[in-house]
Parts: sequence; C-alpha cells; structure tokens
Amino acid sequence: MYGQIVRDGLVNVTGIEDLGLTSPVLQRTSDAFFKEISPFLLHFGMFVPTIIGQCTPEQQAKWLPLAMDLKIIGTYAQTELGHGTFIRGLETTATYDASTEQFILKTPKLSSYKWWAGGLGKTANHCIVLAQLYTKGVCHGPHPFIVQIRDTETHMPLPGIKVGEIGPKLGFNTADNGFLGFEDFRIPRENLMMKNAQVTKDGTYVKVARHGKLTYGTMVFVRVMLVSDMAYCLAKAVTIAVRYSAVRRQSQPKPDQPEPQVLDYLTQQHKLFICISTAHAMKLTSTWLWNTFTGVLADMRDGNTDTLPELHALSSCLKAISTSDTSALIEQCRFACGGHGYMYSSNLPALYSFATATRTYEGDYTVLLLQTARFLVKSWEQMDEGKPLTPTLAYLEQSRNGSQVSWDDSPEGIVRGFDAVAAGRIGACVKSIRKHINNGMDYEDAWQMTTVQLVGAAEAHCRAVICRVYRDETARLTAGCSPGVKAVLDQLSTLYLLYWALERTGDLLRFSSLSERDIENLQARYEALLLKIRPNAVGLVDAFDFRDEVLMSTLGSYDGRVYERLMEEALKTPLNREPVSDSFHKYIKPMMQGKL
Ligand SMILES: CC/C=C\C/C=C\C/C=C\CCCC(=O)SCCNC(=O)CCNC(=O)[C@H](O)C(C)(C)COP(=O)(O)OP(=O)(O)OC[C@H]1O[C@@H](n2cnc3c(N)ncnc32)[C@H](O)[C@@H]1OP(=O)(O)O
Ligand SMILES: Cc1cc2nc3c(=O)[nH]c(=O)nc-3n(C[C@H](O)[C@H](O)[C@H](O)COP(=O)(O)OP(=O)(O)OC[C@H]3O[C@@H](n4cnc5c(N)ncnc54)[C@H](O)[C@@H]3O)c2cc1C
Repeated sequence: MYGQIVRDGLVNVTGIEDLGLTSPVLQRTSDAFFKEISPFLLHFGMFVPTIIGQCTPEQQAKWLPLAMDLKIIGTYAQTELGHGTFIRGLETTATYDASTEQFILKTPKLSSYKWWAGGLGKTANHCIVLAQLYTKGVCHGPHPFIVQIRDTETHMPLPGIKVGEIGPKLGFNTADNGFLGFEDFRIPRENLMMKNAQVTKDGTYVKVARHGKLTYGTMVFVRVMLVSDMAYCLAKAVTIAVRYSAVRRQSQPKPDQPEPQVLDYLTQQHKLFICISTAHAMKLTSTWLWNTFTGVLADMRDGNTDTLPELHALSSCLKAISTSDTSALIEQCRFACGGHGYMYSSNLPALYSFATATRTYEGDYTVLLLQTARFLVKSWEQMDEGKPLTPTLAYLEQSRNGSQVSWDDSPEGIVRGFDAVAAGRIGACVKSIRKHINNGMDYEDAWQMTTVQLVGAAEAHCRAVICRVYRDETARLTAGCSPGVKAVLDQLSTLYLLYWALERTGDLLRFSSLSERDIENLQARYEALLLKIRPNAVGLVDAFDFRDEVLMSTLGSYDGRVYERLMEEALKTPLNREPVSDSFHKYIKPMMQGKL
C-alpha cells in the first residue's frame, strides 16, 4: 500500500512538474492518482510555503531549489503528542550554544514528541520543526527551524532522531503521518528560519517582524487554501450523489406508475441541492478570501500589518465553517445514496474522511471560531469608542441604535437579516461578558463563561460574510451571462439564502421582525425553488467537469453504469479470488464438526 502510494505520488509530482502545470490542474490531476492523500502533500502544502514565508532571501536561495527539485523531501512538524492547539505550550526546545554556533533540539518528555506531521513517518528526510527558542537563558517562544532528520542517501534516521509512523486513522491512511523525537540533536545556527527573528553568532536574539504572530503565517495560508479545497471536495461528492440519484429508481408513490428516479423526491432534492449551492458559495468565497489574503501580504511587504487581524479572523472562521459544512454535507451525500453510498468504491467514504479531518487540522473548529470571536468583540468595543470598523464588520453600525431590522424576504433583505443576526449575537456576547464582570468575575473567566455564545456569534458572522459574498459575486459574475445561465445561478444563490434563513429562524425571530407568516412564505419559496432546480440538477454537477478518473466512483461515473461498476469492483476484491476461503478449512469446518 505505502509503496504503491509513493510510486503514484512521484509519478504525479514529477510528471506534472515536467509539464509545468499550474495548481488548479495540479489539484485535478493529483486526484486522478489517489483516492486518499499523498505522502508528499505536506512537502508542497506546507514545507515549501514555510520556506518562502519564514526564510530570509539567502536561506530561500539555499533551500527552495532543493525542495522544488525534490532533492529534499519535507514536512511541517508543529503539533506534539501533548499540544496541538496551544502553540505557546509546545515542549520541544531549541537551545542556542554560542560555543559551537548550533541549536540543540530536545523533546524532553513523551508528550513533547512531534506527532501527526504528514509524510514524517517514512517519507520525509527534512522537516520544519516549531520549537521553543532559548538563547542566553531566555525563552523567546515557538520559532521555526529547518531540520534534516534522515540521511539523504540511506534514508536512515540521523543519530539522535527517533522517527516513525503513528498508525491507522479514520482516514488519511496514505498520508504517512509520523512521530519525531530529538535527543540532544544539533543543527547549525543558520537552520533557524530567520525572516521574522534572528539569533546572532554570539546568541543575541533579534526580533525582525513588527507583528508577533508572523511565525503563524503558514497556517493562515493553508487555512485560506482549505476553503477552496472544501469547495472542490464537496463538488465531487455532490456530483457522485446527484448522478447516482438520477440513475437510481426506488419505491412506487403511485400504484400505476413505474418507480421514479430518487432525484424526483423533494426530500432528495432538499439533501442535495444545498450541496451544489454550497460548493459554489465556498468557491466564490475562497476566491474573495484569496484576494483579501494577497492584499494583506502586499500591505505587510510595505511594513503595514494593520489588516492582518481581520485576515486572521476571516481565515479562521471561513476555514472552520467551510470544513464543518463540507463534512456534514458530504455525509449528507452519502446518506442520499443509501447502502451503495457506504461502499468504498463510491468514493464518498474517502471524501468524507478527508473533509472531516480538515475540521480538525490546521486549527480545530471551536478554537478558530473563538479566535474570530476575539476579533468581533474587540471590534464592538472599538465601535463603542467611536473608532472605525473594518469593511467586513460595517454591518455592526446598524446595531448601534439597537433598533430591530425589519424583515424583507428579497435576497438582499435576507443578507441584511443575517447581518442583523450576527450583530445581535455579538452584542449579546459583549453584554454577557460585561454582566459577568459586573458580578465580580475577571475578564478571562467572564470570557470563558460566554464562549458557547461566542462560537455562535462567530458562526453567524461567517454565515453573513458568505451570504453577502456569494450574492454579490454571483451578481457580478453573471452580469455578462446569457439569461438562462444567470437564472440558474441566481436560483442556486437564492436557494442558499432561503436554506440558511430556514435553518436560522430562531435567530431571525430574535433579531429581526420576521413573523410566523414570513416563515411559511420562506418554506413555500424554498420548496418551489427545489422543483425549479430539478431539471438542471444533472447539468449543474456535470458543469463541475470532473473526469471519471478524478471522481473514482462506481456511483458517479458519467455513463451511469452503476450496477455494472459495483459488480466489477466487487469481483476485484481479494476474497473473491477463490470460491472457498482457506478459513473454511482451518476454522469453520472444524467448528461445524465440533473439533474446535
Ligand atoms: C496548499 C495548501 C493545500 C492543502 C493543505 C496542505 C496540507 C493539508 C494537510 C494537513 C495539514 C495539517 C497541518 C497542521 O495541522 S499544522 C498544525 C496546525 N495547528 C494549528 O492550527 C494550531 C491552532 N492554534 C493556533 O493557531 C494558536 O495556538 C491560537 C489558537 C491562535 C492561540 O495562539 P496564541 O498564541 O495563544 O494566541 P492568542 O493569545 O489566542 O492571541 C494572541 C494574538 O495573536 C493573534 N493571532 C493568533 N494567531 C494568529 C495568526 N495565525 N495570524 C495572525 N494573528 C494571530 C490573535 O488574534 C491575538 O491577537 P490580539 O490582537 O487579539 O491579541
Ligand atoms: C489528519 C490530520 C493531519 C494532521 N497533520 C498535521 C501536520 O502535518 N503537522 C502538524 O503539525 N499537525 C498536524 N495535525 C495536527 C492538528 O494540527 C491538530 O490535531 C489540531 O491543531 C488540533 O489540536 P489537538 O489535536 O491538540 O486538539 P486539542 O486542541 O487538544 O482539542 C481537543 C478538544 O479541546 C478543545 N479545545 C482546545 N483548546 C480550546 C480552547 N482554548 N477553548 C475551547 N476549547 C478548546 C478543542 O475544541 C477540542 O474539542 C494533523 C491532524 C490531523 C487530524
């Protein structure tokens, strides 16, 4: 298994590199090689971006060509057995020895061992290690170091290195996630990645970056990328589920009628059409987020880090919500395919196991939403002090006078409704924190007592951002489309708004003038829209344009030969090589004869 996946991974990487293909094509062709994950994912996904983001130009000149030419294979080892979320609590240490101009790496306890890094177990010979930097007896916090862990000729672990694979997981079982321990392992001073902080030969620590969190820059980049990845992953899953639902016929609602396509059931449309809309919503939002990210990078190149907090808040909540929505909706796609959706050959299990992992890695869902909430509460307090709000929080102004937003069920009205919900929930959090403080709690405890509400407020903010971006970008991009295409894409964006308005009626009743009758109207409009989308459903997923080799699904292939493909795959299973398994003769027959 491992050997096969490494071979496929290298064919994929070197083949595409020779062809000089760009990342979107890389993403699509990569998936034609493996159902799960490549052991080289972290090399290109985090090792290379960290060299670019955390190294000086001189260090980049040394390490980047080696990495891009695959002369070294790397990963990103930050998480430890004992710490993943709390980076400031990481236990691996890098202590500077001025007499030899080296750092000494140590994992002092079992809980200090690096754990999880993709490709670390058996593939990588280098890695980025986040370690607490000590020099002249002072700890300067977590810093990135580039560390060779295996001999590039023999691939043997270097002396002082303990490294191995962490074992089977829910998914990602081809990612070669590993563990790593250091026993007084020495690396040159120059292996500290010195773009944001330096240590001179005599051990003097020099802070370069004006913002203390630029060390976390790679995580922001990956979070931004993951939003796009999720759109792509969900688009594959709903392509499989819609195509299967068009082929599958089941039950007999009317005695004198043939079994209908299950796609004709309104409940099936309710399960699946929100998946089509969400794939579009996340793709458009990810492009908007990427443009925001590149704008902040440009500001930072000019020495201005003022826009970084908003980017951190946006990337955190959008990564959390996109991964959570995608995990839930891919599982919904599986449910929609009945028993055959549970077959590994459908590819839905592998897509689900990938998506559900993203809800955790690169920042746990709850933790990242609380990061966003921290920004929202600070923004509210700045608004109270009369300071200007950042663009994505302009809607908070509407809540200043506390008046209830009047409900308007036009698409723009629904977007404003979600703004009102976000503003109301943030305001409720601020009120809760202030109440606890007035009752004698310190700020940290008052914050902790409000965290359930804070997670909800951050989700509401993120939903409001997605709704607004999805609607605005759809309007902008369809302006030049044919009326037919515009109508269908407008239907999808309206479906997203109606779906989430119905999911959040409680909040809309609390923070707008929404009435019972309005809810009935929303439900009727939603159901009617499902029926309108039905004729275009297969065309909409075909438009995602996944080749069968990329979908790798017995249920989702373009030709619809589902039963033939399921049987073809079944006959390939090793158990079917012989009519009688040797376990019969070893165990079952003796048992039947009372001889066990
Ligand atoms: C091309 C890519 C394609 C595919 C992806 C590739 C590979 C995918 C496969 C697997 C990859 C998986 C890799 C990993 O999982 S790597 C490990 C990821 N780990 C995490 O994400 C850890 C999450 N924890 C944190 O980020 C932090 O610990 C924290 C939760 C944010 C808390 O940090 P802390 O130092 O305690 O900060 P706070 O005290 O909460 O806040 C202090 C201050 O800093 C600001 N801040 C925090 N983080 C950032 C950031 N990333 N950028 C900017 N600013 C940040 C925070 O807002 C606060 O600011 P104030 O002004 O409010 O003080
Ligand atoms: C498939 C996969 C691949 C990975 N690849 C890598 C990799 O390549 N490199 C790498 O370095 N890491 C990697 N990771 C590790 C990943 O980054 C961590 O698992 C993730 O950051 C979560 O940290 P944790 O596991 O310590 O969970 P914890 O933070 O221990 O979370 C456990 C629970 O505690 C809660 N919690 C924690 N802190 C708070 C808080 N402040 N407030 C409220 N609740 C809190 C969480 O919400 C969660 O419910 C990978 C993980 C997975 C699953």
